[in-house]
Amino acid sequence: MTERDKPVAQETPNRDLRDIAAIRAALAALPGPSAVAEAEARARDAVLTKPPGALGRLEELAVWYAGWRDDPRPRIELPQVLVFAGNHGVAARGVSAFPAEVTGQMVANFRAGGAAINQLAEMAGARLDVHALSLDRPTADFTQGPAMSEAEMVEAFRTGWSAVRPESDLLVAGEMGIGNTTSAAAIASALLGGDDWAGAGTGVDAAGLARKRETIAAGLAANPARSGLEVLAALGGRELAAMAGAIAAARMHRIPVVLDGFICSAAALTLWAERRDALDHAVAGHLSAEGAHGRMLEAMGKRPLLDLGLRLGEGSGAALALQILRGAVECHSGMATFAEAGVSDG
Ligand SMILES: O=C(O)c1ccc[n+]([C@@H]2O[C@H](COP(=O)([O-])O)[C@@H](O)[C@H]2O)c1
Ligand SMILES: Cc1cc2nc[nH]c2cc1C
Repeated sequence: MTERDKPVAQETPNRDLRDIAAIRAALAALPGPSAVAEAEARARDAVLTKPPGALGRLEELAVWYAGWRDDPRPRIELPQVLVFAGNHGVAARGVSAFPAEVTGQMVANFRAGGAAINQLAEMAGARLDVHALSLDRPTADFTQGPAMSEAEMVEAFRTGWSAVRPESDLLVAGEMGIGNTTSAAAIASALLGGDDWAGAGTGVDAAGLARKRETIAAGLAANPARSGLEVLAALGGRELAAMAGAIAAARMHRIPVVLDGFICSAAALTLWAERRDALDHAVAGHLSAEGAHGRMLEAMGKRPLLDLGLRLGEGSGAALALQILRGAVECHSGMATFAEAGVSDG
């Protein structure tokens, strides 16, 4: 970051995030991109050795990244992948193809290096940090009342907020939580309306899908729709609240974010519902195979970078998309200009 264009916003320490009102105040104080760095990056893009626009969407991605980093010629050198894990009360309602124990078992697998995200993070040269959030204390069954109290949601949000390393230059937010596509679909329904947000998740059969739909309908009836953060507490899970906290904290540190699939996007949606520009520092990494993901991204005005039929979570699609973004930034910052290379500019 250069001295000429330091963010004016104050950083909010974790200890100040006492309740939803304090989180809201922190969201209101988040910085925007640097218009100066953006303009300088756009000017540089115009003189690079390529026909104007020939790098397509990579060009806008590079300018966007430059603006958020406040650096017209940035690099992606210290990417961070965060995986948050949580257990869900609604998992006991038969809404997943897998038992709830798999959440903890997969955390052990992440720590041993055996999951897909371990391979993809390593390939991307990214640091991977795994946070298991009170796995022995699943959230409450949201068909009976809120999944989390305000205090529980805030605690998880703060964990995510503090998990972001300020020196990172890109963040991938990922998750693991059996039952969490039910939670994500319920959040989408509460914030965007409609009752068609449930999908196959880990691969439920028709009966499982029917149970999922019933669970979501009962959850909405038991938890009248409110603001984004209130919906996050009522229908979310600890890993979703932590992802929301991490996505918000990344912006405080001017770290651009690559969103992952359906659950990560639902966590992001709760911030978007609080503040329509809350995700301006985030790009959608991929389009999940979970059927309703596209509609959720459209509602937030996000166009995914990849469409590979992934439905894994763990930050996997976002870690792959990180490489596309890095391609954009490397071309932008590494290429010669027409003058430098002695190439005629037409
Ligand atoms: O990221 C996605 O779009 C995605 C789509 C379907 C399933 N998942 C993963 O599968 C788990 C949730 O699925 P389920 O069926 O238990 O609700 C959770 O651990 C997610 O990471 C993830
Ligand atoms: C095995 C397994 C791995 C996962 N990774 C993210 N969600 C998952 C769900 C299951 C079931």
